[in-house]
Amino acid sequence: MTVLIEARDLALTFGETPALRGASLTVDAGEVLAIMGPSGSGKSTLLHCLAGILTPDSGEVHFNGRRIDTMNEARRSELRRRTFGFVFQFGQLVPELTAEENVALPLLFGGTSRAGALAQARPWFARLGLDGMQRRRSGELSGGQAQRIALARGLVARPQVLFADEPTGALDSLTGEQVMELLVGTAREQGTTVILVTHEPRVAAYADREAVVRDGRASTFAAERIAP
Ligand SMILES: Nc1ncnc2c1ncn2[C@@H]1O[C@H](COP(=O)(O)OP(=O)(O)OP(=O)(O)O)[C@@H](O)[C@H]1O
Repeated sequence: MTVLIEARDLALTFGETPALRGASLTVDAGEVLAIMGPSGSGKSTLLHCLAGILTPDSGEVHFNGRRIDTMNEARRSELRRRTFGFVFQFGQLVPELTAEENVALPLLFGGTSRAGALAQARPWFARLGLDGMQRRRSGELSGGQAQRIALARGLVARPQVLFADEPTGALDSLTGEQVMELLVGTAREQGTTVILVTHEPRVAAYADREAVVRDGRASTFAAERIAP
């Protein structure tokens, strides 16, 4: 297995609150990794450091052999745009845009023409069981539909890594499982590495490995194989 992302001894404090205290983790290329742990233990903070959104106070983050925590913001932002995809708990679709424009956004940001981006966005609707929803705006979609559109947006540019923070947190358990099946199925098809934060064991069960963040003040991250 090739290590794609490595976090070494990350520490990050918000004001008086230590969110990370010596977090280390490796993520292999192509794997699906679930980050678990109690509320407030530092899961989202860790995810944001791995994705180059937050800069740790100390420690190192390496992606594909390159250190990213010391890159300037312009380079990190380019890395995020070109190489990473994101899905959050509440899909965060842009309400003024149609569903297909939302899916096309990462391509538009990457410089693809509007027509080209929409042409690449459209096949995702059939693939995710969303045919007929292309022109709807987020107010006209159910939570599960909106989250599948957010998932298409996260994957449309074929990112090397998909970062997902509680991607099923706002969904009922059946809809959540459907979204997870699509997320993991599509990511595996594309060879996209997935790092997902969840507090639900049923969601983590879709992952190849589980990393447990215990208490923001603790210093260890234990990763255990839950599937061979
Ligand atoms: N921007 C911020 N400003 C101040 N404190 C923050 C900020 N972000 C996170 N924290 C604090 O850092 C700690 C870790 O937060 P984090 O969101 O990483 O935890 P989490 O494990 O993802 O929690 P949850 O499961 O509830 O989402 C918490 O005590 C939180 O209150």
